[in-house]
Amino acid sequence: MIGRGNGNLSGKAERPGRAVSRASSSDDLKTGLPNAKKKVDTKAAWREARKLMMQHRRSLSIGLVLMLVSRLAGLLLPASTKWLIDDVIGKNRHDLLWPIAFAVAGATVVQAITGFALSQVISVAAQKAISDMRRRVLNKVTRLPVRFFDEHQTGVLISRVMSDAEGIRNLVGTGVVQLVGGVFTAVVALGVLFYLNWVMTCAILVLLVAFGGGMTTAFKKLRPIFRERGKINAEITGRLNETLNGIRVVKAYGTERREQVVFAKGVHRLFRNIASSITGVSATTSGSTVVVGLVGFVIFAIGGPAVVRGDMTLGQLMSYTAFVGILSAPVVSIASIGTQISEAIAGLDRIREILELPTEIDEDARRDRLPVIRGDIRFDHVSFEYNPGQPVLKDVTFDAASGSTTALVGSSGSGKSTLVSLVMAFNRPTVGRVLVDGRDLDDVRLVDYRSHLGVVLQDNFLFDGTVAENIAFSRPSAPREEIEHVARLANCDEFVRGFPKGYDTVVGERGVRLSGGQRQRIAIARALLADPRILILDEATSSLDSESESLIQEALGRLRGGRTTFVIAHRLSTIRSADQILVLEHGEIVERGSHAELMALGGRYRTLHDRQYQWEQNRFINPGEELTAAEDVETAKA
Ligand SMILES: Nc1ncnc2c1ncn2[C@@H]1O[C@H](COP(=O)(O)OP(=O)(O)OP(=O)(O)O)[C@@H](O)[C@H]1O
Repeated sequence: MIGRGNGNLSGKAERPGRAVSRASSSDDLKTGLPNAKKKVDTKAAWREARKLMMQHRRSLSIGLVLMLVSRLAGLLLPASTKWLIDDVIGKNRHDLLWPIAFAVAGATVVQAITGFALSQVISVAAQKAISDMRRRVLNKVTRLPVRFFDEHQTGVLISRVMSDAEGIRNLVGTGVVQLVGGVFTAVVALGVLFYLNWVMTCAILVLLVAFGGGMTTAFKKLRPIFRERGKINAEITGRLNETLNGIRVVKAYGTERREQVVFAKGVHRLFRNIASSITGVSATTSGSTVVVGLVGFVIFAIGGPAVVRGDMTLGQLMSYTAFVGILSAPVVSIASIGTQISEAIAGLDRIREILELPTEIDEDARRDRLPVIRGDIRFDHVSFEYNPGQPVLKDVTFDAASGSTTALVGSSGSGKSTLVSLVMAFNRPTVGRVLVDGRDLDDVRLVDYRSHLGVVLQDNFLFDGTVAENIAFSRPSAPREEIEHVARLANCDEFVRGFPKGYDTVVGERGVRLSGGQRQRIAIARALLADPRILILDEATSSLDSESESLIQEALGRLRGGRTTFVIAHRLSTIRSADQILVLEHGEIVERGSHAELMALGGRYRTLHDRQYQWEQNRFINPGEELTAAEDVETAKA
């Protein structure tokens, strides 16, 4: 992905304007989340959860049936206690002993089988749901506008896709089924308990209702902690991702220690968060133990005298005790399952925030198709602001005819990259229109328009694959001959063949195993293969040795041929051959024309040119880059 949010891996100095927009502004971990301070929107999250459950209703229904059979089978053992004591032992009905024993054994086998089948069905469904959700979130994320990536840490987004999606396991998986199963068992057990002794059961019910109230309060308190945990996790991952990506810069400035401290602070926050939730979770678990104890006390206090009075048989009391055991197990597990479900809901809420964001192509449906273009671009009184009230481009109007080259020059921060981002439809004009072949870019499908774009930037992003895969990135189905053909045109072929594995050489993350010049030529080959109508070039400011320089210029010359090209220009050769030069200052076009015209005009362009060309033969250094240039001169003198 091409965007400013990508950290500089190369370890080389960044251009000043870019450094500003890329640098993370503080040492503190940033949220990078939409509505980070908001509380969990349980209602909306439940809506999502219900949608998920509906999608997986088949496996959930099978799971529930299996669960009910399993639980019913589990009730036979406590029920049989009464018959064993009152009938087999009390009334000497020895003929009933074996049938009861076999029934209990059979029920246990049924319980084991249904339990096994249950986890098979439900766990597979849960994993499927996780994969689906991950896919859904990523599909959404990749369709979000470039602006979104400028504002959010990569790691935070990774965490949304991977960790938060994992949590939904508890909603479509064992969590929710166990919860339902637990409630079912509890209700049946309660019915039996009422039948056996309603007074004692009323007392127990009071205890359980009080416990239920306590649990609700506890979960209300725990939910924000879980939400916060997801946030902290995402922030730590985000920062870690930046640190590791920028490891060369970290090492070059010796800031390892500072990074360690930032990380340590992050993990400590995570630790505090987990510790506080552990307190809450164990408090609820202990609470349930206390309730079970109190229930035992009630049985002693009310059940004992009832047997003595003859209101209950001994078998009934034993059965009652066993049913209370059956009741207490789900009550305890409801506590931990509730915690898991709370966590899942918090994760789902964070995912929902992303899923609800409008994507770039949401509006494509109402837009016109754009299968072929000539490539005429027109800026019609375009103004643009990143932040309200701070115009970055002001009333920019120009025409770039199909096949022509427009060179952009101007001070650092004058708006060159912003102008180009509007050509790529990464940003939309605040005022005015950008037209392609006379049609407003706002009215044509983005997907179609972007298929006509090609880019070669300073920081060309290569993926950790082979050279061939990187060239074919723009058209994965391209045959090898075509890949090699464009590689020859881009002057890559020779150095690629020099590698032992040729085109199958792995370039490393972001192409670290290649030199800057080699990366650039691969990017040119990639653009050639895409065969775009509109080309964006961001020429490198750093000087390459004259041989690679001329190889790159030659390759770029071939690439530009016949395409509408916008180039943030630093090479005199590019500027001279451009059809028009736009000189930008503070977001305004202050001069325009060909090199000869602008030189003759004797204005801003001439000043820039004369000031820099007295000592630089080839490079056009935009103001703000003088320091590097001056250093170059010093080096040259030395
Ligand atoms: N994502 C952004 N959010 C807010 N402001 C931005 C963003 N990107 C750039 N800017 C601001 O817009 C202005 C123009 O920046 P831009 O990158 O277009 O200039 P430039 O001419 O390309 O500079 P350079 O040659 O140094 O790259 C600068 O003041 C910059 O701080």
